[in-house]
Amino acid sequence: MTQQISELPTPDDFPVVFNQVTKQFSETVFGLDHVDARFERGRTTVLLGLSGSGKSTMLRHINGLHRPTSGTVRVLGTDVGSASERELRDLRKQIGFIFQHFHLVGPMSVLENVCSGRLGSLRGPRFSLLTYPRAVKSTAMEQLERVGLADRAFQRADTLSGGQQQRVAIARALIQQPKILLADEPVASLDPVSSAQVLELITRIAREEHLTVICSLHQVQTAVEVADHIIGLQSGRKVLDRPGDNMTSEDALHVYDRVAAVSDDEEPAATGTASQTTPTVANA
Ligand SMILES: Nc1ncnc2c1ncn2[C@@H]1O[C@H](COP(=O)(O)OP(=O)(O)OP(=O)(O)O)[C@@H](O)[C@H]1O
Repeated sequence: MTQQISELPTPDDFPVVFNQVTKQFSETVFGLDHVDARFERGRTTVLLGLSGSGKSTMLRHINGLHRPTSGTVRVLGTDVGSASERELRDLRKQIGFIFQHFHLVGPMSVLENVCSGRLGSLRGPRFSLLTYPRAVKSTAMEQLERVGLADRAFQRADTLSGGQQQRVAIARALIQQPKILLADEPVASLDPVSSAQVLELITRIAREEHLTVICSLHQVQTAVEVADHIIGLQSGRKVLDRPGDNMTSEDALHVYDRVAAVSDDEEPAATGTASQTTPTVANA
């Protein structure tokens, strides 16, 4: 083997690779602008940036909801730009997604919500918990144990707290046995204690399962604490790309520098709220 070949990133080492990716939504609106990025297996990468900087656009390229205008996005070896709809469907089966608002079915039991993560691989509709195969229910219980909610399995999902609901959503994503876990502001609706629990859970599972986790956040201090790697975006351009080790929140706040420079007269955001879209240094 030549040295050159062994140095190429393989889908096994780097399941997600962006190469000069531009996403143009209109003549003047760029979601992403010539972005290069690699996401390593078993590690948690946090995307930072102001509202509108391109974090969700980046996540949506990874599960094939967007295709690049130019450049390439390779996910688990699939070129998202040229993949057929069927290839994208197969790809999505290997990608779990966690949302800010959990997206659980409130009146359904916690266990049934977790089982529903397997719907993509089962034939036909499921009308109740009884119609899921026993093996699926037992795997769902294992996942609930893992997120510390086995004792809530038969409770309605909408009777749980926000942090508990997000842990159910994580169990639902894990039952898919994904290789990649995408999380779009997964703690934006949670209090600081629940946020820390949810992020600790996600990063621990990433290491245990060798999952590639890509997570957008607005809380800078939290990002620095949990991330193995941080990518910062500003108006669709990548302005930061470095390991989280030894990184301070001041380092990470440079992601917002240019914006701060044009709004020097304005009061800086002091603390975070559930729905904020500006950066905060939580717990600082
Ligand atoms: N479907 C779309 N059509 C047109 N413009 C879009 C579309 N999706 C995103 N954009 C634009 O692309 C840019 C990046 O948006 P994106 O949603 O990726 O930002 P974000 O960093 O995820 O923001 P937030 O933190 O608020 O979720 C914004 O200017 C946005 O208005």
